[in-house]
Amino acid sequence: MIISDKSPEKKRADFRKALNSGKLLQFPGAYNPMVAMLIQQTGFDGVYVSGAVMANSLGLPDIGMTTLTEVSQTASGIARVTDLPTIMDIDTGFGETMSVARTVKELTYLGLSGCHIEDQVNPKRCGHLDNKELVSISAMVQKVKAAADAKTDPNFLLIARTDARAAEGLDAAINRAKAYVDAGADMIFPEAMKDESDFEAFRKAIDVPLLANMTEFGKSRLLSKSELENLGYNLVIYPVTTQRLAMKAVEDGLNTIKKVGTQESILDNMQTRKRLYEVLHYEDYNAYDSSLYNFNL
Ligand SMILES: C[C@](O)(C(=O)O)[C@H](CC(=O)O)C(=O)O
Ligand SMILES: [Mg+2]
Repeated sequence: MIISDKSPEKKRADFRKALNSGKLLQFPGAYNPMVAMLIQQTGFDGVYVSGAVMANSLGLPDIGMTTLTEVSQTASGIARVTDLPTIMDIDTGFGETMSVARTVKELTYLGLSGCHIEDQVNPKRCGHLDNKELVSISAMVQKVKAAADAKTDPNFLLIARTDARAAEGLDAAINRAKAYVDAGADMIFPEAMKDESDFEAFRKAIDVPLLANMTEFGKSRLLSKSELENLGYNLVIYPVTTQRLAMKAVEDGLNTIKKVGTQESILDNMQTRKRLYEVLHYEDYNAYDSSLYNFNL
């Protein structure tokens, strides 16, 4: 109730164990804390907090305009309601090396279990768009090293993302990933893979765990859990999925009310009051409140 009883240290330690199990971990994106509760109740392994979704929720495109204060508040609000590990997108790190170090320290303190940092220049773009520009390998290596050195919990998972596939080709992307591992990255996120052979090439070349991004309407085909498992991937994110589902339902619903004048015909598309209260454990709050009220010295 209220916040998870599980400490951030324990969440991170259990996350590391799960990663070492060899099983593919599935992390859907949560656009708010209640979605994180649903993700846990549905039986997923962890929660992802997307940079795109946090920007979109503020009415902004995903071009690096959000601040560390905004996203760390949002992500920690999500992380604290679930027993699952929460990993988040820190775009290009919210500044240069020293600021990247600060970002990692703040997120660890706020209860996150890991984050990914990418090698694009700021302003950045969605990884699945064309014409991305990258910083030099050495500039990104410095950021990764700063992030690794800033860890206050060795189990905080530092994920380095490379956006180099489109701009520089597969071999260059793999070379960058290797340099990021040498600089202290615990996991690699190869962004915008063209096909399965790209995913495979990364798996062959890289010794640390790998993250697959199954975002819709992007450059990569939507691979299933078993396909990704067979490719040897360790974690998959569905970053924007819950936001896309909700936004379509919201837009359709608004159109119906505007056209028909009542929401009667779309009640089946809605979470009922009963279901809402179940998700939030409303009954437990009633019980807690009456136990406090009835407490006698
Ligand atoms: C993973 C990602 O960085 C995100 O912010 O969620 C995006 C997702 C998207 O825009 O579909 C990305 O792949 O760049
Ligand atoms: Mg992003």
